[in-house]
Amino acid sequence: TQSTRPQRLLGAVQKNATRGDPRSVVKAIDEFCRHKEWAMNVGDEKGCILDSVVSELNPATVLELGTYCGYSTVRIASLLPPHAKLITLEFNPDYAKIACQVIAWAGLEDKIQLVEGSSAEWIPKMKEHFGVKMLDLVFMDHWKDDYLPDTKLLEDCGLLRKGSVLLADNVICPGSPDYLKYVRRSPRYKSQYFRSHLEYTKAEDGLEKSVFLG
Ligand SMILES: O=C(NC/C=C/[C@H]1OC[C@H](O)[C@@H]1O)c1cc([N+](=O)[O-])cc(O)c1O
Ligand SMILES: [Mg+2]
Repeated sequence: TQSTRPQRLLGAVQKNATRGDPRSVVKAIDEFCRHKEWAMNVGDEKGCILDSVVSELNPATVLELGTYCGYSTVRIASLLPPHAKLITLEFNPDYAKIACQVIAWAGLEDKIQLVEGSSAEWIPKMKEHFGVKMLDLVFMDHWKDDYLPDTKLLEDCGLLRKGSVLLADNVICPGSPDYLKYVRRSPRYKSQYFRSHLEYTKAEDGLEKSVFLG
């Protein structure tokens, strides 16, 4: 039977990356996506912006919405301090199965909790189910139409504190116009656009960093 693109991406990691070495996993995926098959990872260019936001924030609790194959999951977790935790939500079971193996290859299982399900179902359970008090960073990379409703849900569930950061991928391509308008107009956020390119292409895209003001 035919393999899927995520399965071929995992194969490239297992062939070219060193077990327990997150940077080699990131590099193997970028090489595969640049030279073999495009895939919707945040990629190396936007990934550097992601790295700088994570390093500057030094977050204790991170929520990622949209795991896909675990590229940004590994990228973020490799920069977290010792006792920090990253919870990543993925709706698609096939993607979740691949991401789990990519995370294991990077040796980051202890820092990452991969949850299969929808953000609408799991965001309200963050506190009681994961013992999460507040989120220091939310990386949004799931369905673009869900960025805005999920942001409102995060607010309503009391998961954001003064200084919490929302970092959204693809605000230009594929785009999330309603989300962008909301965070840029709302007095409750200080928003900043980091211009870049759609992963592995020359098309414009960027990350929007929005600090919750409480
Ligand atoms: O849809 C995108 N991401 C959302 C992923 C959605 C899928 O993963 C979660 C859910 O199971 C769905 O099947 C996306 C799309 C492009 N793109 O160029 O089409 C580029 C990106 O960086 C993206 O994150
Ligand atoms: Mg994306």
